[in-house]
Amino acid sequence: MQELEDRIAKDGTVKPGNVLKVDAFLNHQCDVALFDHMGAAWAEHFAGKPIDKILTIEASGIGIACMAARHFGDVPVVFAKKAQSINLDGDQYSTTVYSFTKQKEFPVIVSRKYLNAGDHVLLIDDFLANGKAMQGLIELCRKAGAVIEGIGIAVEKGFQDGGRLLREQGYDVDSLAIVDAMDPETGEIDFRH
Ligand SMILES: O=P(O)(O)OC[C@H]1O[C@H](OP(=O)(O)OP(=O)(O)O)[C@H](O)[C@@H]1O
Ligand SMILES: O=c1[nH]c(=O)c2nc[nH]c2[nH]1
Repeated sequence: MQELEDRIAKDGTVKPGNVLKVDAFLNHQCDVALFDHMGAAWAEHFAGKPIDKILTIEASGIGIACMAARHFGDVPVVFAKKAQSINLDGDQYSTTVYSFTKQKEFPVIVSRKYLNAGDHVLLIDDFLANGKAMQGLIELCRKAGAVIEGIGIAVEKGFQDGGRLLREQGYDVDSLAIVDAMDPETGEIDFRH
């Protein structure tokens, strides 16, 4: 998606440790017009799929998933939580994932009320790096018996393994920008086309 690539090139910065900082528009300050255009791009890619729910993971996936839902007939958006809470009553599906930016293991929890057998789910997230967050959501869907119709990602770091592993597992992964290489010294960012 040219608009997203242009924005990354303009406002993104490359940090040591394979970190692309895009918090000016994607995962701290949020450009909702851009989110809206991203939702439209996923709707075009996944047109014809019987998607009736969007599943994401807190925190950064939530805003993107909510804007995307407007392009999928206002389907419900469910986000997996990364901490237990007294608000999480009743039965839950849970697993654990290692957080790339927080560098520690988190529980990933969704209430059984909001993820059901026979749901046709689109998974959405802001970043795909090693794929841990997505593998966690896939595990929750497997436990619930939900059908995964596809995976929509804003920024995939193609030099990390997550995207390759998901595609090898047969998932339709639509990443709107794929970074093939980035250099913290020069700030240069190369996109896959
Ligand atoms: O493919 P992966 O290696 O799993 O990396 C991608 C995940 O990392 C980030 O989550 P993180 O927990 O770092 O931050 P967040 O709470 O801001 O979403 C991002 O939002 C993705 O969920
Ligand atoms: O802001 C972010 N930059 C990244 O490079 C990244 N990788 C996973 N999650 C990420 N979030």
